[in-house]
Amino acid sequence: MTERPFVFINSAMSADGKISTKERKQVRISGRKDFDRMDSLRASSDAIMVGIGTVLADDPSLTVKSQGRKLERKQAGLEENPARIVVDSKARTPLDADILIKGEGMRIVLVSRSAPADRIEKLREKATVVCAGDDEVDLAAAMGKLKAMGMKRLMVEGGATLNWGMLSAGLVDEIYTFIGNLVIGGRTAPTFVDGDGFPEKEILKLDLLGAERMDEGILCRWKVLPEP
Ligand SMILES: NC(=O)C1=CN([C@@H]2O[C@H](COP(=O)(O)OP(=O)(O)OC[C@H]3O[C@@H](n4cnc5c(N)ncnc54)[C@H](OP(=O)(O)O)[C@@H]3O)[C@@H](O)[C@H]2O)C=CC1
Ligand SMILES: Nc1nc(O)c(N)c(N[C@@H]2O[C@H](COP(=O)(O)O)[C@@H](O)[C@H]2O)n1
Repeated sequence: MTERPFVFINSAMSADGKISTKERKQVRISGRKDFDRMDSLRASSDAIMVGIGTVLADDPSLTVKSQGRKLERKQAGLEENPARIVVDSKARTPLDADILIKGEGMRIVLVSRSAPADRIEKLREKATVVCAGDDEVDLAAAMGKLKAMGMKRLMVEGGATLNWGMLSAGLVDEIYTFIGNLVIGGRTAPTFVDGDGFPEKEILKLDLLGAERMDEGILCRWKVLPEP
């Protein structure tokens, strides 16, 4: 088996399991404490990864927000922000995306061999481009490459399709789900995990490591159990 980083997903969902609206518009689901917990997880990671769908919908910066945590990273000889990674088969990441321009730290765009050469060339001016897979990013191969680059602890921040890609490939160790006090609704609104879904016999099982009331919702921490 290829070596890979320790991988965890962090996601905020409504009480009905949605992570944004039917228009894929970002919603504030977490409260102050949960955003701070997320920031602490970011600061403790070597890299933070999102799908291109999230970059195009939300334009996140994925930076560490707390000055104290940024300072602690600096004092430990690290850059203020962990490496920020976009899973982007066709190299569609906009050159002015916040992830590429805000804050210090390494940027990595994971592309596939189907990405146009001119787009790769442009992205190379702002990020390290790593290729894995033919039509879409081969996530298992990508994890091996990230490990070889020194990434030991990887935080995945969605969205729904990338969460499916990582979970269905057996590449996730733990999951944090914050469930907020909202009902978003809508059959087209993304849920925590979309994609094709597991056949009944292969449904993924989790072990509940902890649960606590936070803000106006609940935070659960899960361990992903290996397939029987
Ligand atoms: N509440 C929360 O915690 C969060 C909510 N969100 C929400 O999620 C939504 C975005 O989710 P979604 O649209 O599903 O997009 P994603 O961010 O999950 O990105 C999915 C895209 O990644 C690319 N990709 C490349 N290779 C793979 C692979 N092997 N497996 C999976 N994906 C791959 C594909 O695009 P391509 O083929 O072009 O490479 C795919 O369409 C937004 O509405 C955002 O607001 C996002 C993050 C957190
Ligand atoms: N944990 C969490 N709670 C929410 O309520 C959210 N809407 C999100 N969204 C994620 O945060 C990203 C924004 O990051 P920056 O502030 O730009 O650093 C967004 O893209 C989602 O990944 N998360």
